[in-house]
Amino acid sequence: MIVAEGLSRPALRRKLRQARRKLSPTQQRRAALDLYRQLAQHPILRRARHIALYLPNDGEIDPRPLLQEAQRRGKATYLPVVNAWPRTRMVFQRIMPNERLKPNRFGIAEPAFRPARQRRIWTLDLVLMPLVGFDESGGRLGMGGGFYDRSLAYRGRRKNGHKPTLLGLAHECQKVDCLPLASWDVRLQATVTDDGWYAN
Ligand SMILES: Nc1nc2c(c(=O)[nH]1)N(C=O)[C@@H](CNc1ccc(C(=O)N[C@@H](CCC(=O)O)C(=O)O)cc1)CN2
Ligand SMILES: Nc1ncnc2c1ncn2[C@@H]1O[C@H](COP(=O)(O)OP(=O)(O)OP(=O)(O)O)[C@@H](O)[C@H]1O
Repeated sequence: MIVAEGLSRPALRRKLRQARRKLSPTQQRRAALDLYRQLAQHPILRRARHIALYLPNDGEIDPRPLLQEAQRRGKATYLPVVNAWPRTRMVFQRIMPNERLKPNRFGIAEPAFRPARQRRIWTLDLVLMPLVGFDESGGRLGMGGGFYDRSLAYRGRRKNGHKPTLLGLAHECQKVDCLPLASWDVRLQATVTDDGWYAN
């Protein structure tokens, strides 16, 4: 486990991103399958009809096996798409099996912007969130763009009981003893790793 004390947010981010980038392709493949096993049969996933995921970047744990399974079960699946303007916003857009993607300005694959396929985040059932670091009380450290935090700002400081369910996805090596929380940070219901669940 990474100890956060004494590290600034940028230093902590650097250290955690390095740790996940060091995982070999074999370790990444195994982690993706272990994550799949943690989640595929879980009621949270079985009950959700509109599910947002992401495509892996920078050593993030790979949720594509879950994406394919969700599509196989006939669920509507969504990816984050960063806006050209304003540059601080992102939307969630439905993704069809085998849809053509192209890299956004961060180099992350995205579908072409199509408003008719977009859905407001509060109408989704489940958002599986990428993260750089997490702690055992629902704390999340992201890439630093504030994209997820801004999208979820409507939740205010309420903890649970509102749509969508927020689950972080991570490698075990992204666990931090305790993350400093900013006022805008949104708490996760749980983080799921290749090794298990950390429920808040
Ligand atoms: N897979 C995935 N998709 C996602 C996110 C994510 O964290 N993971 N995001 C969650 O917010 C949004 C993108 N957020 C990002 C925020 C900052 C950087 C970033 O700083 N990247 C490089 C610089 C890249 C460049 O500008 O060329 C860096 O780290 O130096 C990347 C993505 C939307 N899509
Ligand atoms: N609700 C919000 N309203 C306005 N600005 C916000 C909000 N949430 C975050 N921000 C801005 O975004 C910046 C990045 O925030 P932070 O470092 O918490 O992002 P992150 O959680 O790491 O990234 P992400 O959510 O994209 O994965 C902050 O400096 C903050 O100014």
